Amino acid sequence: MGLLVDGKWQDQWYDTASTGGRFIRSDAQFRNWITADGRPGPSGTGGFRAEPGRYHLYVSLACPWANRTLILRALKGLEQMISVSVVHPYMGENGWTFEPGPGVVADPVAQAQYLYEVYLRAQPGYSGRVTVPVLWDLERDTIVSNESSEIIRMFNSAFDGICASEGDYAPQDLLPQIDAINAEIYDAINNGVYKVGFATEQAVYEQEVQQLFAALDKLEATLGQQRYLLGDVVTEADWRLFTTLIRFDAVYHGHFKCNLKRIADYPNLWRYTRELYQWPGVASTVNFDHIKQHYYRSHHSINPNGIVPAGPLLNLD
Ligand SMILES: N[C@@H](CCC(=O)N[C@@H](CS)C(=O)NCC(=O)O)C(=O)O
Repeated sequence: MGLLVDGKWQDQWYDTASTGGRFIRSDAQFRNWITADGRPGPSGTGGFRAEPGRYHLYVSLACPWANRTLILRALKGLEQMISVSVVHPYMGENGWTFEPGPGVVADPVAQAQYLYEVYLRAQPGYSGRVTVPVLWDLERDTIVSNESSEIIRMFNSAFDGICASEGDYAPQDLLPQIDAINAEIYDAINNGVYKVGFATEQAVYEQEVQQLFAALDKLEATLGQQRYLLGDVVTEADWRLFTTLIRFDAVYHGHFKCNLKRIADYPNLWRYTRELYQWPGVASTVNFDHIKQHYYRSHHSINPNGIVPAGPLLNLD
């Protein structure tokens, strides 16, 4: 894995030595918004109008952040309007690649070999991490956004006037509650599993793992009272939580040492995970082969021999 510095690729693992063994995620840099009429969104510049066939999404099927975007694309019926490329699950010295393999879908824009070429096409002197998901504008030949939380907000409503499916997963009246629970779950759970897994000091690991399981215990209690995070209706907050929960027992429990419990040991969280998995269109966005191949093979400092475990045997039906 690595990053771009002034447009040049450098192979480099996360620098946790400078942060006391702590993993700190850097902010996404492309923050424009697709809107119904092309007006600017909450950040970035305007000119990205919702149109069928104009946008292309780069994802990894291993990645929980990219998974959110595939789920909203499916729920909103945007599959025909927004095309998708899928990177190879192994992220090595060149970062994400389009090396052919089962489930990999090549880059139609520039026939790139590496995802970093896509970033350089948009911004030749780019410095920063090369992450998925990436939302690409085929018309202006540039990146709209590489921030999943904002891409799912766009998918939720920007295409409504041009035949997206019904459903509002971030309704105005619930937004303050959605944003508040998202912030909590992002820090303790979505990003929490990474803070546990990438910690390089024992004390940091222990602090992060306690914070993660305290948050899971709290959600277990909430889901004993109600079906979804905010009550009776499924919202964006549920889909954001789901992509971490569905990976938990397969990779975070073993590979990231998030192992005080499995999600299958929490009756309410497990019921909830299985229910969301069974929503029409959702299961096909989850690829356990890519998930396990990516985590166990790509993080050499955590699993040097790259052995991918056979289990666990999950019953999600
Ligand atoms: N804030 C970004 C984070 C995306 C992200 O970190 N993706 C990971 C894959 S799970 C990635 O591409 N990592 C490559 C790297 O950090 O070099 C988002 O939510 O879209």
